[in-house]
Amino acid sequence: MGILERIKDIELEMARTQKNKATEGHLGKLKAQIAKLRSQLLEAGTSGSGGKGEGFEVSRFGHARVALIGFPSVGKSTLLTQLTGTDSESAAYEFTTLTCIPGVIHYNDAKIQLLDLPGIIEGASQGKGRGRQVIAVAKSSDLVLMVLDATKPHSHREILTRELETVGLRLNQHPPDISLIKKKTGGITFSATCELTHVDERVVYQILHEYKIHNADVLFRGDHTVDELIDVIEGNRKYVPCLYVFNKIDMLCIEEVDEIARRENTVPISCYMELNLDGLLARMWETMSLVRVYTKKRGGKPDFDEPVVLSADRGGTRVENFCNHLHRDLAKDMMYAWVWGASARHTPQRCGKEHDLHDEDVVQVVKKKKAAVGEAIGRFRQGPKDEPARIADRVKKAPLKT
Ligand SMILES: Nc1nc2c(ncn2[C@@H]2O[C@H](COP(=O)(O)OP(=O)(O)OP(=O)(O)O)[C@@H](O)[C@H]2O)c(=O)[nH]1
Ligand SMILES: [K+]
Ligand SMILES: [Mg+2]
Repeated sequence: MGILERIKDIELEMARTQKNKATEGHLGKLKAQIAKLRSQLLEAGTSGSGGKGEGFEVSRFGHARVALIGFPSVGKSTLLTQLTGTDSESAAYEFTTLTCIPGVIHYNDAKIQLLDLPGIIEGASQGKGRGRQVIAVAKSSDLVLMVLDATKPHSHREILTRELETVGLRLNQHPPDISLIKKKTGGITFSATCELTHVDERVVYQILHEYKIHNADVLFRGDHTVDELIDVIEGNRKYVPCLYVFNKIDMLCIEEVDEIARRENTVPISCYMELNLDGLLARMWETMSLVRVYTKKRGGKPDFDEPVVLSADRGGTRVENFCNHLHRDLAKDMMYAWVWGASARHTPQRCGKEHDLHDEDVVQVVKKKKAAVGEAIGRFRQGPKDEPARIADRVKKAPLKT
């Protein structure tokens, strides 16, 4: 009998068993059996033959991607179902979810892809369970929601953070401001623009030596650590913002919830009682700093239905990035843009490609040809002596001139 069938059998037996004091032990044993079988299944997924990580090849969708990471049975699937309406199986035993299940959150006119994932355990980074695959998905995300069970030891947060760190994922950290320029000759030059309290020149040399780097210019622009230097040398680290979501606060007293709510980057919620789910969405939105830009055609009203969504981390928020979202050639064809909104000094402001857009700005792109025609017509209006034939001629030539 296959593992899945054995799990199904045990589930059936659980369903048949009445829940009371006398059967508690028996039910517990059955749950443990399921959990063990499910971990076996997970192990097989990574080490066994043909373990390609079924379901993990979920393609990107929407304006941003958010991954749910956490120990088993903290309520990741329950949360996905609540926030997206996509049904992801949730149950009282561990490793209910075995693959990556995508859902979509519609928020502030943007579409955010939310990914439910199998629970990860200590040792995940060493390949336990589907840990590596799960962490790979986390690395591809714009935001990690680390879901924690508020009734369990809060040290789980640190254990999980360590697992993610081991494989190069840095949560709520900025890339270190260290510049490392490798050279062919000249030895190592080391300098810093501030006082260093964690490393000294000797340590830096030793680390570089370890990596067989003998010629390089190293500049510390911040008081960084050895680990951060190693991150820069390795070069494959991923820096992702993270919110710590403490679920099941319905099981806590108000003082405990209050204490959790005060911590940095932390959001207490209850899926059962639908507590603070709106607050969570607002924090997610804030943390991702997405910028919605509405398009406007000449003489028309802005299109407030479908914004172009830009992100400072992915692509950038300049007018040029906005153009690239609309059409491949638009940035090239653009003469200037009219911008209404928070980023404009006066409205509308005439801006170039470098202008940085803010959330909820409205942009009208004026193309080179159109601008030339407009100018020609303007000149025609000013100078009544101009003959129509000459205007037509000028319009024809105009695109070449600009
Ligand atoms: N008390 C309480 N229980 C909850 C809450 N949310 C989820 N649960 C319960 O927690 C258990 C686990 O929920 P799941 O959604 O399956 O958890 P998961 O993190 O997806 O678990 P795996 O897929 O096994 O990793 C289920 O019995 C849920 O009913 C909550 O807000 N409060
Ligand atoms: K579960
Ligand atoms: Mg689940």
